[in-house]
Amino acid sequence: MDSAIHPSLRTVEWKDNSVIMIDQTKLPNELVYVKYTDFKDVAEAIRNLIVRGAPAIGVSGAFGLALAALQSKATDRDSLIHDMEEAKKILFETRPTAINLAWGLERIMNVARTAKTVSEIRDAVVREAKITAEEDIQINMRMGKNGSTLFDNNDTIMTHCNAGALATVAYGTALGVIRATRDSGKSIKVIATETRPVMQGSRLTAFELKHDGIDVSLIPDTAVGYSMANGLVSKVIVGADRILATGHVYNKIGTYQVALMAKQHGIPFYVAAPLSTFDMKSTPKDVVIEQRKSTEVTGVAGKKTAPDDIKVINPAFDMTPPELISGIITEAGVAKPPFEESIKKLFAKL
Ligand SMILES: CSC[C@H]1O[C@H](OP(=O)(O)O)[C@H](O)[C@@H]1O
Repeated sequence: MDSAIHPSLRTVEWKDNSVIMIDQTKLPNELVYVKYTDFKDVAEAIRNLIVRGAPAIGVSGAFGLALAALQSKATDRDSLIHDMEEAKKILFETRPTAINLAWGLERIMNVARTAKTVSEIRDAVVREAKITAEEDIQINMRMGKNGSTLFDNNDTIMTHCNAGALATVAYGTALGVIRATRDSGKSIKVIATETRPVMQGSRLTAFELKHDGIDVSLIPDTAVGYSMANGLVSKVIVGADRILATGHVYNKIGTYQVALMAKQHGIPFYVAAPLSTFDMKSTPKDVVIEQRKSTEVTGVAGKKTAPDDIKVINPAFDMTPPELISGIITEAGVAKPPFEESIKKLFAKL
């Protein structure tokens, strides 16, 4: 029996000056809500993947910084701004690759800097953090609609990791496109990779799609090539944690392998992400790939599966180059190669 908590609920929200999250470290039938009143606990929740997924951690960072403003003992504007800058550093260093976290934090700081008094700052940052959450849902719905035009009746769509409702405030990015495609009346199936080592695919994506009544099959990450070589996959869609102006996409580890395999088999490979995931300034050498703890690889569900003291390489993300990508779906439209021009055009629409 899956949890009474389900993906059409909000993954993260503000309630009574607290941040409420679905604890995504649990299995589907164990999902629980957690409540935070201290921004440092929000930071640890982001670091430990209680909340995960680029848009969701962006909104969580915004909520965390709003909490810090309420917690500060400052009695004047400049001291409160200083306390918020210190809190921003703690929240920012939790996960370096997903640019949405930096975006969410800076958006709150910008609002705080324009306010004149302590109480105005506090009111303004809570209001702005709530707006980022509401906007995320609307953006996902628009993105879903834009992306659904790329998928056809009877498609079998592979996805990797979880870019669903649980990776955003609600509805999802890649899974939002899948939901919108299904809701447009097309009959589709999904193949979800389990996504080792943290298993966002089996624990979260399979759970979300099964809950929504979408035909989903779960495969080990090692069966991506087999699935494509045997004609089981017609298209691929994934989310993203950072996209450069050149179309270089940073996403969950293993995405690059899926994209390479798709290219080999002539299968269209799409990325779905809000404009807040784009980093128009950095080049690939600037991007920090988050390295995570070895215990994620040396065991499963608390049971050791590797020898003691074994060396581990555990990057959380990899980079997929633009030449492997068929299109990037956003709320402003779909960017197609050559991406430098088409991505610029998306931003020009704003
Ligand atoms: C729309 S979610 C984007 C992205 O975030 C996930 O990473 P994590 O679960 O480590 O936060 C994954 O890369 C998703 O594709």
